[in-house]
Amino acid sequence: MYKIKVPACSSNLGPGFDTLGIALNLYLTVEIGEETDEWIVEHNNGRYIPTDHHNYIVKTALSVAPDLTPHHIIIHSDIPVARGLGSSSSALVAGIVLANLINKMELSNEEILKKAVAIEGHPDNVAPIVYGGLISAMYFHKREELICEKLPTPIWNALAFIPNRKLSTKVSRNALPEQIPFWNGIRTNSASIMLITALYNRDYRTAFRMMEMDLLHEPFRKELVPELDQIRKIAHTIGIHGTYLSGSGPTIVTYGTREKMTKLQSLINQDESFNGSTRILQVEPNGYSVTDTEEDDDFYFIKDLL
Ligand SMILES: Nc1ncnc2c1ncn2[C@@H]1O[C@H](COP(=O)(O)OP(=O)(O)O)[C@@H](O)[C@H]1O
Ligand SMILES: N[C@@H](CCOP(=O)(O)O)C(=O)O
Repeated sequence: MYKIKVPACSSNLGPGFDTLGIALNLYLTVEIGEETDEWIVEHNNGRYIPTDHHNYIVKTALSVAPDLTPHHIIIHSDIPVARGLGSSSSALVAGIVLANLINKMELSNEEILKKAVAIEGHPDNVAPIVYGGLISAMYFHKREELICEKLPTPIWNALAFIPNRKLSTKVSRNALPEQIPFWNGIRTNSASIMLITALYNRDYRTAFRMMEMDLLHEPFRKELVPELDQIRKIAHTIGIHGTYLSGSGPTIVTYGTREKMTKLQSLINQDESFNGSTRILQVEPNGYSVTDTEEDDDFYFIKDLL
């Protein structure tokens, strides 16, 4: 029996809209059970996620391999749904890997990623799920070309504030404007270049400041997630920078040392105006993995291939 394990992803990191993403240590797992007449999906994601062939993971697998034999699969996910932590991307990658395994398609990671991006549309939250760590990725739809670069994996702690409400990526993208002022484009462009340069130089002080300088998407999504400014403000009072809207929200992520994240966590937890939960997370350096549970040994583990 095989088990697929896929990490969560937090994308954008402020000005890296639709380009930058980082894998975090929350996971979705899919255990592949016996062959069945119809797809049977057991999961812990609540009653709105289908338990048959309508399940997104199965639908994705069937879109990659339409002749796939139905199986009994057991899904367990710690990645909250529609919160901006890449639950749909993790399900998408899991679905492609499921098809790859059952039909022995021998898809490479690059092929898995390309298929995922062609379905998902933006590469920033699928590339880290395939390769792990911090990734910068760009996709040219017309010629189906994908460019992907792995940055040095930072050893940060992350504090995630996860609101008790969902925000679908579609709704959050609908809040974005058709155009933005030219100077706001320049400011965001400068911030994203500075962010990448600082990440390479491991100048995290500068990198964290740059994460708060986006003018492309956050200003338009703030109305949907007022907690972004509130958490930034609280973090600044204790000298913490590096807070941004995770993916399309509503989760808010801040980076720093464990000590600082614990301090910020207790301030947020004490504040009764926040309706949500906090989690301290770490960066996951590896992408998805597949284990043969009968052998209880990794037979196929994806390392940094970039
Ligand atoms: N474990 C899962 N199994 C099946 N479908 C899932 C799972 N997790 C997420 N999804 C699908 O992804 C949708 C949420 O996607 P999206 O709005 O992009 O939010 P997120 O930011 O969490 O990716 C869900 O409504 C569901 O259709
Ligand atoms: N770059 C996208 C990322 C969406 O990520 P998700 O985890 O919210 O699905 C965006 O900002 O819309």
